[in-house]
Parts: sequence; structure tokens; C-alpha cells
Amino acid sequence: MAIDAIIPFKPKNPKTRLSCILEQEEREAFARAMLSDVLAAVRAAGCAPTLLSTGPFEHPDAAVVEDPAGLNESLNRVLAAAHNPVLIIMADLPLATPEAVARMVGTDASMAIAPGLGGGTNAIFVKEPSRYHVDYYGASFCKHMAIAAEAGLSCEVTDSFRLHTDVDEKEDLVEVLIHGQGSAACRCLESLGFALSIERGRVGVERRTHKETL
Ligand SMILES: Nc1nc2c(ncn2[C@@H]2O[C@H](COP(=O)(O)OP(=O)(O)OP(=O)(O)O)[C@@H](O)[C@H]2O)c(=O)[nH]1
Ligand SMILES: C[C@H](OP(=O)(O)O)C(=O)O
Repeated sequence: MAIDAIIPFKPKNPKTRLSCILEQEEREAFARAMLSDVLAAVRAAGCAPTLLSTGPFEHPDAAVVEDPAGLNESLNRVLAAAHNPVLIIMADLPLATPEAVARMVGTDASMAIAPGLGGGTNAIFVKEPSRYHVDYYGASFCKHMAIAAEAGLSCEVTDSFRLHTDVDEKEDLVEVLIHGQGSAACRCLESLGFALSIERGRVGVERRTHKETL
């Protein structure tokens, strides 16, 4: 049976930390592009995706559950009601591959956590979801490891560059342009005029319309 993959998604005014280089409509298009990449990886890994969306949204490749509540509240409702293993995977992981997702859900441990850049949590796989709850924001990776320990659940830390790279800040766009060639997210950035730039030995991004060097 396919593993349920829950993908939290904020379709309206997402990725505000990219406001310095992307207008709201562009951020919404970029968020949708990253979501397509995550959906492709999740589906190819044999999981059945459901979007947990903050507002109205439709996608041909996923079921959608709408819940305007905050991230933790809505996810904890899903976990408490679930009877089968659940993968929670964020929508801002455009480098995700089917192999990385499959490795995570194939863990021998009770659960697996993929840390994100800067202390966050990019994916959580839990075999008995009703024994676990999430606490996102801040150093959520540390909190999620502690919650696993308190619940007596063995936990593998997923060692994956592709699941570790979440796109929050303008610096992260470099990773998409380098390692995400061919992805929907990379195509989206290229169509918006983004390209790599190297200045004083540092790799950054520049935009044809308004040059932004990192
Ligand atoms: N269901 C749900 N998903 C959310 C919510 N906030 C963010 N998300 C999703 O959770 C994931 C990680 O969120 P963030 O990296 O903080 O993304 P964001 O809120 O769009 O970005 P910032 O505005 O820059 O903080 C992404 O897949 C978002 O689409 C929420 O309140 N509810
Ligand atoms: C939701 C949050 O995402 P970040 O802001 O770290 O990308 C987290 O992972 O706790």
C-alpha cells in the first residue's frame, strides 16, 4: 500500500523571505513550481500525496485538504487521526529525488527525520503517527528529535543533501540553479531572469531586471 505523504502548502503570499527579489505573484509561481518537483519525487517513490493547504488550491497530482489553522495545529490533527505510516514533507524541496524519499520511508527505525538548513525540519516519516506530534519553527529539528525520544521512538536522521536543501532565502536559489537543473523550480527561476553570478569569488544569483548579488 502506498505511504501517505502529507505536504503542507501555503499557496497565497508564500516565501516572504524571498520578497527582496520576487514579487508576490512570482513567489506564488515559484512555490507552485517547487511543489511540482516535490510531488514528482514523492509519487515516483510510491507515496500517495495529500496537500495540506492553508487555502483553496487544486493540483492534478494530489488530493487537497484545506485547513487554515497554523502549521503545527493542522499537522497534529492529521497525525492524531492517522492509522498508517505518514511522511510529512515540505513543499520547498525542489532538489528532492525519488531515491532520497524512498530511502527515508524505507528506514528500519520507528521514524526518520530529514533536517533542513539552519535548524529546521524538512521531512518526517513516522510509522505510528498517533504516537508523535510536531513542533515546527525555531530549531525544530532539535525539538523533533526530543519528541521522538520522549515518545520512545527510534529515529534515524536522514543524511541527504537533496532533502536537506530547503529554499527559504535568496542564497538558497544558488542551489536550485546548480543542482536543480531540469526541475520546475529551476525553469521558473530561469524564466524570471535568474542566473548564477560570481563576484569576488562568491557564487550568487543575478536577475536581468534588477541585479542582486549575494
Ligand atoms: N498547512 C500549512 N502549511 C504551511 C503554513 N506555513 C507554511 N506552510 C508550508 O510549510 C512549508 C515550510 O514553510 P516555510 O519554509 O516557512 O514557507 P513559507 O511560510 O511559505 O515561507 P516564509 O514566508 O518565508 O516563512 C512550506 O511547504 C509551506 O508551503 C501553514 O500555516 N499551514
Ligand atoms: C517550518 C520551519 O521551516 P524553516 O523556516 O526552517 O524553513 C521548520 O522547519 O521548522
